Amino acid sequence: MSIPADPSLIRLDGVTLSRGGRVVLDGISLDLTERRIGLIGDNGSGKSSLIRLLNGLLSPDAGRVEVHGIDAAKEPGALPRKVGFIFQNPDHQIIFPTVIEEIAFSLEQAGRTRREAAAEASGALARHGRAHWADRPVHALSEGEKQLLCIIAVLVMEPAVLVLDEPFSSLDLPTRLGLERLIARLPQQVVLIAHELDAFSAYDRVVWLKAGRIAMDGAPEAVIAAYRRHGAERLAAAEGADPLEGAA
Ligand SMILES: Nc1ncnc2c1ncn2[C@@H]1O[C@H](COP(=O)(O)OP(=O)(O)OP(=O)(O)O)[C@@H](O)[C@H]1O
Repeated sequence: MSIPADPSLIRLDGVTLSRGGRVVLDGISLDLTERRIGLIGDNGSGKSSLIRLLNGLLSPDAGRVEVHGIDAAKEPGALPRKVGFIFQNPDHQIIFPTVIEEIAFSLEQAGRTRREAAAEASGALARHGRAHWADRPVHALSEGEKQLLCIIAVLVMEPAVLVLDEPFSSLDLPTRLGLERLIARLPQQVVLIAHELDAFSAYDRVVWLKAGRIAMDGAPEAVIAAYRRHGAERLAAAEGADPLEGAA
């Protein structure tokens, strides 16, 4: 008997991935049904690689990836519509010179006429209180404004899942808090990578990746407390290994 696909589940089953000849994800199994999921871990622990599996930017060497009923191996082309992706650097995402063109592009790709796409894009800007941005050159936007544009451009495609790869890293505190508030209100399932650990306080679940494996997975307070201890221990070990320490 085949088990029907679960429309609200992100499942990684025994996923292994190598990049540059090194194993960067090592037998990861996760069932993610919560609405707000955080992904934390040291630099190079595999976080970005993992979320790139969710929208088909990367494919596993072994194991299965399933997102809201789509088997990544069988229908890789269906994933980008299901999973919106926000990159750390908006300049890696934005390709058009004006705001309205950037938002309308994916709508046209999805079959709308130019006029329909422009009308929908204008509506999306208005819903976010940014109707006045329509003809603004993208290069005239601040980093935070560019990040918001990327989110609006992804949301017009109505993805079921939004994955965000360190979207706050170049934002000042008020801009970051505004973006966090916007993300909190979205109906989508959200998977967020961030090094700003307080961003996860209202999340349902946090997964800590360590060297391509799951170090801990559970409620944000417990996982983040353990991760902070790990950070302090790493720092202490690094300072203890400092040959200059105590030399004076
Ligand atoms: N394009 C690539 N080619 C080869 N190896 C890569 C590539 N991108 C990442 N890697 C390697 O994969 C490993 C995991 O990287 P990944 O970007 O997934 O980690 P991360 O946890 O997101 O790190 P960070 O917090 O620094 O963004 C690292 O060892 C990295 O060097």
